[in-house]
Amino acid sequence: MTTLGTPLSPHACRVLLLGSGELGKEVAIELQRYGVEVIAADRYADAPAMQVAHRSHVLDMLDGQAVRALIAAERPHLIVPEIEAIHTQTLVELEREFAERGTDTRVIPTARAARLTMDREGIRRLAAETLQLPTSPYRFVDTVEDYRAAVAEIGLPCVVKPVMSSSGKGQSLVRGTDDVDRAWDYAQTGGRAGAGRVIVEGFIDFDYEITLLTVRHAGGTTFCAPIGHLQRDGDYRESWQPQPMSPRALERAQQIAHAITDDLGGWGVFGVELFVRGDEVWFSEVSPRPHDTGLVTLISQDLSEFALHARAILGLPIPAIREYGPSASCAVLAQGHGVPVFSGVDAALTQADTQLRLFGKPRVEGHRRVAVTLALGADVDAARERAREAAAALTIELR
Ligand SMILES: Nc1ncnc2c1ncn2[C@@H]1O[C@H](COP(=O)(O)OP(=O)(O)OP(=O)(O)O)[C@@H](O)[C@H]1O
Ligand SMILES: NCC(=O)N[C@@H]1O[C@H](COP(=O)([O-])[O-])[C@@H](O)[C@H]1O
Ligand SMILES: [Mg+2]
Repeated sequence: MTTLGTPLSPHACRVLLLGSGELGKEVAIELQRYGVEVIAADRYADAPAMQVAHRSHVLDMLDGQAVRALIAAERPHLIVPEIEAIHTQTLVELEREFAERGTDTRVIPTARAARLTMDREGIRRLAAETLQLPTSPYRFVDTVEDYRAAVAEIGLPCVVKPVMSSSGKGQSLVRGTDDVDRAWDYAQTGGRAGAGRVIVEGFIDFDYEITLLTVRHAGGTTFCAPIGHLQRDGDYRESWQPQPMSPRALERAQQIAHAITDDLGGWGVFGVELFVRGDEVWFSEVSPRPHDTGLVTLISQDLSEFALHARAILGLPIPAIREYGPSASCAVLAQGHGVPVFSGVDAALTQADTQLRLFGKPRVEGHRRVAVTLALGADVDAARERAREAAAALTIELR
């Protein structure tokens, strides 16, 4: 690896972010603190991470040739996927070529991890079939006929999702027979990569769900305290830390997280999503990168998940993670069309121990997460309430 501290020089450590949203923005800021040369890429201009990077590129990241050309031009030391929707087969090929040529470029955490998690089928088959981890029952289908048969087999209620999607895009909860065809149509139109294969999952009636942030770094594997979260329409609205858990459930959650992240390998933060009922734990999915529900760590820990990702991928030590106490985050969504214009930022910050991030997304078409509020509290409920109040104090006009 090259040296840290002198970007824009022949000695620079160059990191290419493939995806430049709000999560990548915080990773870019953390990398900047080590004097890393940060190059941000996404499908549109002025994405959040681009605004804090040394330079940026706009490209279709599902186009393998475009991804290959970008990497050839920038010659990054680390390639850091920030979203799922990337031509990950190209990353797999490039990783092999780098190894053959002895080039010291690495894909974070590994190209295989990026490939398996870009598609719900890859990661689900690995978790359920290879590693034998408990998951919801599931079927993958390509046609509406097979889909209807799968729904009949799995039973109602069930959850329907495009294999390539995130933040709940294209996802439906099918409660009754009236919802079946609508869920298929939405899965075909609402995903992040167009129509195609769909997963039908049995509905898990969990008590609560968590993200277990798991950091693989030079010194081993470290877990953050479990993050509880609330999702609506498959998209996160609130998260809090720590989520109270029984010792058995926590132990089980850590075992599952260890198994899946050890198999995926490499260095970096993983967001392991789990459903919990009593002492029972199910694996749902994993992000081989910081997780949106982990935004709460911007206030709850001395090293946020973004700081941890930066340290881990650079091969730096993580001797301890200090927790500041019960904390919460509340996602701020804008609805409509136009350029977001914020007011009430002062009102949102009147309470002590409250923070805010405005992502700087250039436009909203439909609905889009544009900010997050963060709060500490005497307990998790108080922290959640304070974060919700801060979010309610914001007004977003779309011009
Ligand atoms: N089988 C299931 N049973 C019960 N709830 C589910 C199931 N699958 C998904 N959900 C609910 O929907 C949420 C989103 O699902 P999932 O994580 O698979 O979607 P996603 O689009 O990948 O979201 P993200 O990218 O934000 O992680 C889950 O966190 C959970 O609340
Ligand atoms: N659940 C995954 C997630 O939260 N990803 C985060 O959202 C961005 C896309 O936002 P956009 O859809 O507003 O462009 C991604 O770039 C990433 O930062
Ligand atoms: Mg998820």
